[in-house]
Amino acid sequence: MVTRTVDLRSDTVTKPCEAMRAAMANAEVDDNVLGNDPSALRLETEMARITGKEAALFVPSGTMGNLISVLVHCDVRGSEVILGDNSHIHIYENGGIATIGGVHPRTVKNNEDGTMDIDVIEAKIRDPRGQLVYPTTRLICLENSHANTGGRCLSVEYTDQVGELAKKHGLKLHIDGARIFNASVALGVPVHRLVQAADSVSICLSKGLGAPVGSVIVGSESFISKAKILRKALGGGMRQVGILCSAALFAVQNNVAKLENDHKNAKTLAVGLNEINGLKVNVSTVETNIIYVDLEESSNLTAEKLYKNLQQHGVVVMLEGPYSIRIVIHHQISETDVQYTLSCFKVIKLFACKSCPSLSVRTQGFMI
Ligand SMILES: Cc1ncc(COP(=O)(O)O)c(C=O)c1O
Ligand SMILES: C[C@@H](O)[C@H](N)C(=O)O
Repeated sequence: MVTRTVDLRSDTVTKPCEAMRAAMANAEVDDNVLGNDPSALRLETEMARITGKEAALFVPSGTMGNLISVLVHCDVRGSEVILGDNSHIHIYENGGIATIGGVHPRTVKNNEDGTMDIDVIEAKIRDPRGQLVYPTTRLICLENSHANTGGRCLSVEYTDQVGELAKKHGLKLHIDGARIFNASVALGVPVHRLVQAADSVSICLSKGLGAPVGSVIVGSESFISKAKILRKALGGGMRQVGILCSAALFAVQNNVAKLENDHKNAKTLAVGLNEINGLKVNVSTVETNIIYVDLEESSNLTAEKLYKNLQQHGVVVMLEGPYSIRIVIHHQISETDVQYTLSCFKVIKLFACKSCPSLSVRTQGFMI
């Protein structure tokens, strides 16, 4: 019988706490399309202050935040954006910048630390003399922290260097800052300093910060006024949105302080998992709240088999590949949950070692 549920699929699974629900229930609201919802205004003012940007705009999702940002910067047909080949915008947003925005993506390999080599970025910037045949580079996108490389943090020095490169070539810089607060806490650098070089940032409040819905994009007054029009065009204009913005403001004011503990729990779990024979975790790269676990040949386990066994114990993870899973820690995962999760892995590993030859045979890396 499952004694507890530990949801490690993502930090997007965070649910509003009672105090956040109370803030939602008592939110001051108005029509945010015809005018300004007062709670939305309060959130946007606070987010502009925190990030050191002129203005901010609440949007329904991080995907829409990135899409709007790219489309505002790349508002001329034939525009091209340079972004990571392992970035969220390139992999998990349905190719929206191209399919909806007509913007051409030009990828640069993401390094294991989430960065892209600056000389390679520069080499990928189109030569204006070739504009008869080339798209025109208008934007560079970074992602901080970088989800697919395991929540790795881009340093402020690196970000500033990319910003200088963008300026040198007359380009804009957007940061997918879905987890910028995680990076800020892990690096000990204030958000406003971490994003100083960026012309726009999209920040998720619905992840580790625990709001039920929403992101905020920040930038110049001019950028945000164009973004507001695009948000409406994309169907993101919302009416009494203060109910959501009050939750988001509560999250920003109360949950940033919890991120450090998330990172500590992630590190504890990563160390413990790496000590289990047959499991491999690159502990030194666990900088924030994301852990990738690889199953070694000796584990006699496939990711799917492990996933199902964990699920039977009430532990839910994300499948990443035939022999890898992803775990994301958030403020609703306690230290006891971490220890319970570790004990479940150990029990499953034990049975896997004692079991008859594994049901899954590794052939050409595919699970059969
Ligand atoms: C790095 C990153 N950027 C953007 C997003 C998109 O956010 P949303 O799910 O709110 O569209 C996510 C995940 O959800 C993410 O992990
Ligand atoms: C899967 C991805 O879209 C989501 N942002 C997550 O990290 O869970």
